[in-house]
Amino acid sequence: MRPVPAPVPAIEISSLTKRYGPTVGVERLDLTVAAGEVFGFLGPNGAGKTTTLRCLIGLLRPTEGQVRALGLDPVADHRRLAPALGYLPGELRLYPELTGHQTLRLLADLQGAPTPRRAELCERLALPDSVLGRTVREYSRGMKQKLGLVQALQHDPDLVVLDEPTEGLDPLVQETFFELLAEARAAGRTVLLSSHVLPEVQRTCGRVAIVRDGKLVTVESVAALREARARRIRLTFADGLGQRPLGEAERWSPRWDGDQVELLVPPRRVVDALRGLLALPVADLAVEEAGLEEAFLDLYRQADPGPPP
Ligand SMILES: Nc1ncnc2c1ncn2[C@@H]1O[C@H](COP(=O)(O)OP(=O)(O)OP(=O)(O)O)[C@@H](O)[C@H]1O
Repeated sequence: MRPVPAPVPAIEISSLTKRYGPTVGVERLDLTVAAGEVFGFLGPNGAGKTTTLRCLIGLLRPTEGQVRALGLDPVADHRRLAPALGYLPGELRLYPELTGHQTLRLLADLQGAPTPRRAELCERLALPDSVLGRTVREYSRGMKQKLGLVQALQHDPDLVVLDEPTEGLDPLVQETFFELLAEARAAGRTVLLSSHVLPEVQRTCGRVAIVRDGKLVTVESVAALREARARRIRLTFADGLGQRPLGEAERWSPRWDGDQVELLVPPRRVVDALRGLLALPVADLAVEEAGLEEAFLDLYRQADPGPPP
């Protein structure tokens, strides 16, 4: 019998610390993900994403703190959790001498659940019998990744944990993957997805957590990040005089290119900025939202203590 996800949060991590000897993987990390969320987990290399995911699925035992997946302890209750959990590791290790079919069957045995979605997923991810009958040794990287996705979803789990899922997938397969995520969301499944690919997170996730140096920097909705992102003001001067002082607007680090200048201004300061700038002989003007990427990079930087004074 499957554990019932509601009303407990699908993921509940409190004060999680994982040390590898002297190395800190994550430190006092708190995170709650409600059932039905598609949640992004972002952070630079070595930030602690994989460590957190491995603690969540019971592959690693926390040094301190508590982790609950679907209300269960991932280590102590592993057998009860396995049928309701799908996991795609970042570095997928498969037995090279097994065929694709054999691999999926073996992993289903470990999941301890029937696999109602296997055939449909293989078809949608373009893994025909001619491929599944071959040994994994002969698979390309993308084929292995597709097999990884099939095994993570084949038993239609309530909680899906994906570590860099689109690595190695071609754009067509990525589209299929995004469709699968949208369907998972519509069906009320919970997805935790770690990624470096910001547009992917923007497209698929409702909320994101950003980690850095083993610590949680922020948890935000993607909509809030979008709203908070800077506006890019682009001005063109037509007098051929090039770079000139911009008065008050100098604070927004103008970047010059001939007679054109760009400034990144916080959303609530745009009107102020324009008031000063339009006193200058401006020939053309554009204001647009800066990319979400810039909003994320800002958050990465906020967490960076920078060089010592
Ligand atoms: N098995 C291990 N033994 C020792 N240190 C480890 C081990 N696994 C991870 N670490 C360390 O823990 C920290 C967090 O690593 P982790 O793999 O969780 O980061 P990540 O955010 O997943 O990084 P990436 O984006 O590069 O995959 C790093 O400093 C890493 O060196």
